[in-house]
Amino acid sequence: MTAIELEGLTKDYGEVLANDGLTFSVDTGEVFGYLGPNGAGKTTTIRMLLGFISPTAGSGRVLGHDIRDERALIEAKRQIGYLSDEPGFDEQATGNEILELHAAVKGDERSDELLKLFDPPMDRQIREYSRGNVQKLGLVTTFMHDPELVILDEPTSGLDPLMKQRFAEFLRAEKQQGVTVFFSSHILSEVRRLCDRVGIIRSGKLVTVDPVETLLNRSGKAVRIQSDIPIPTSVLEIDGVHDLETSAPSDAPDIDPDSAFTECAFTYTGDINRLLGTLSEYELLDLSIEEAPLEDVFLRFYGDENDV
Ligand SMILES: Nc1ncnc2c1ncn2[C@@H]1O[C@H](COP(=O)(O)OP(=O)(O)OP(=O)(O)O)[C@@H](O)[C@H]1O
Repeated sequence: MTAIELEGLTKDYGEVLANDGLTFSVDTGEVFGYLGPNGAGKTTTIRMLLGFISPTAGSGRVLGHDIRDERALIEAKRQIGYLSDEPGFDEQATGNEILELHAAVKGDERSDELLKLFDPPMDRQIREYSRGNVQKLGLVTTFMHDPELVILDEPTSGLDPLMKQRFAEFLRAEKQQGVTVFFSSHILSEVRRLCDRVGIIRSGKLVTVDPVETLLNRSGKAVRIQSDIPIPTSVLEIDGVHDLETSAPSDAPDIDPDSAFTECAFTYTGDINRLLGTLSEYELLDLSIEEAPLEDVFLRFYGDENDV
């Protein structure tokens, strides 16, 4: 079954075409990452899916309900959890009061369990909350009525690394229970850990929808190598090495960095074991292999912004 369906969904703000004919769907039980740089149009899509703003053109269905049908959407929202990118809780209220309000509106099946997990300071007023605490309370209110679909707009923003990890584990367990998750992010590594499929949006247009493995295979790694003894550059003439930059120490003018290097950086899209096998013959000072930045992924595989 399909949890979310978009057909040519468009939002034109006049000055900005924030969503331009978006067509894709999210299956029931799937964790779908909605990935794009700042201003790409992610929040606009989410706000249309929830009926907060109306589309200029196109249509959409959430849990089978038409997003332009206000009454149908109210019905659907009993089964939906939503976390805004800026949860706007009443500043004067305490965490407990916010929780009571949400419980009265949509029910409370599991706040005890969620409070243990995310632990926001419930006795304090929201105006005393840090950004991270607002986010933790937001997670509790999003999941407390045990929704079958959750729509999360940048859910980890403000969370510290430990809490991010806890949230990732929680989301995996929710998936095991059959919950459908649609979440936006501009962080590739976050999407990589959690999602089945990823939709990429840029400048309002859907660039691609791919299984997460496809995206990762295409995105590559940022590799940096340092060595005391010059390494022949020809060693890196293997499949998957791109944008190689090499340098030799400034106090060794006889070494041509085109033929040997003591430092280098490149993007690698090949088999990581092959690279490590090649490098194992050399004594390295340092080696770092990191996720390629999202902007590099866009540039490498989806062309310049003006091409879209
Ligand atoms: N109410 C509005 N009126 C006019 N333009 C808007 C409005 N809301 C958003 N925009 C513009 O629409 C574009 C998409 O914004 P949106 O907030 O959907 O992007 P986003 O991908 O969620 O960005 P971020 O990751 O920074 O939250 C941006 O250029 C933004 O400035």
